[in-house]
Amino acid sequence: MRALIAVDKFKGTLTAAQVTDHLRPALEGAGIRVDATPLADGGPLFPARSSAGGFSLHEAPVTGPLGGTVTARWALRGEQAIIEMAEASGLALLQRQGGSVDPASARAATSVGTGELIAHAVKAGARSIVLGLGGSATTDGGLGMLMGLGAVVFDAHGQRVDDPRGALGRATEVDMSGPLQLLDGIELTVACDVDNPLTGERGAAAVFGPQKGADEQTVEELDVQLAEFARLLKAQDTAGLAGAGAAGGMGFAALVLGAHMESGADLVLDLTGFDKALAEADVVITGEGRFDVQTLSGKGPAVVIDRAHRADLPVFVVCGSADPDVPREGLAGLFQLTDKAPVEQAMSDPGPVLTAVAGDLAAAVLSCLR
Ligand SMILES: Nc1ncnc2c1ncn2[C@@H]1O[C@H](COP(=O)(O)OP(=O)(O)O)[C@@H](O)[C@H]1O
Ligand SMILES: O=C(O)[C@@H](CO)OP(=O)(O)O
Repeated sequence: MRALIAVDKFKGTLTAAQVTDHLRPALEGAGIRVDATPLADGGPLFPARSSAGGFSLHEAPVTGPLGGTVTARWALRGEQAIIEMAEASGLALLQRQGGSVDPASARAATSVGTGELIAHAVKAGARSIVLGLGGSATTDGGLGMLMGLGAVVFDAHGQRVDDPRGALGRATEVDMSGPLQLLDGIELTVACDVDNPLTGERGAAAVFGPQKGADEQTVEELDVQLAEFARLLKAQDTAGLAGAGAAGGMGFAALVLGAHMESGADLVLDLTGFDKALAEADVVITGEGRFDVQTLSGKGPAVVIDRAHRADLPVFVVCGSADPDVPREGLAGLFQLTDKAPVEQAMSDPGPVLTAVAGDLAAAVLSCLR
């Protein structure tokens, strides 16, 4: 009897690996063999998790979101590279560097390091590049990334803009020949799980700007700059596409470079050989911190549930808490920490609560497979 665990983190309380580690003993104690596979949606740590699929991890020095040098990890398997924009231009990275998250940093933060990282992978021999978006510090429309790939930017006075910080507000002309030449013949795939357009009410600045420090006025300014940038590149149609607003508009810049967009969750499962592990499993366990409507809109656990169903396998969900309105048909069972303990306790000391849930889960798995 084999169970395949593919859980996401319980944000703020347990990493995916910790959730797996708490579930494993009870299942193994009940005589169930446990396999575990990483689950991510293109967000932070995407390359590290993808090392499960035979990738080797590499590091490169690149420019951080507010300048300086940061060490970014990336992964390579043959000629395929995995790059995580948050490794070079992430919000967590900015905070780790001691940067404050405020309107000034929301305007200045640049994705140039991500472009440098892509250029680095190309020089190392990558011919196919998967770029994971999300967790970014930036709202620069991916202009920094383009500069990191060799784009040349000019301001209204015809002066060259060399500093990528805040370049979006100064750019009136962008020479794209550098990036287009560098990426000629290279397949670029964007792993992305948000479907926001570049601008407007659901755009990069309005929806994700505040978490990067933007106040109301900064959101408005950035939104205008992003719209202007799309006009500059004669790519207004591209700006309206789903995912163009991911990672501060890096989705847009990637699309302009000819990238195709895929679901991050699907991509990670493919890269890590999920279907092979599924073929050997009798039951699947997935979950995340909050099982809600967002989960079902293409996030990692939803993709796992879908694939398990297609393979005709029972699937259990383990979560911190679940939205009672989310449909549960088709699930073999749903276990929430808040069924075992008050939410405060489940959040402040989740380990023992999850261990108790694991006991119930193991019993349910056994009876489901009998
Ligand atoms: N140990 C826990 N017990 C109960 N609820 C939790 C626990 N850990 C996380 N959560 C809930 O999950 C939420 C985070 O949702 P999650 O699905 O992990 O991330 P996201 O949806 O942002 O990817 C938290 O705000 C909290 O409501
Ligand atoms: O980086 C961002 O702007 C957003 C959307 O892509 O990421 P997250 O969903 O991780 O906040």
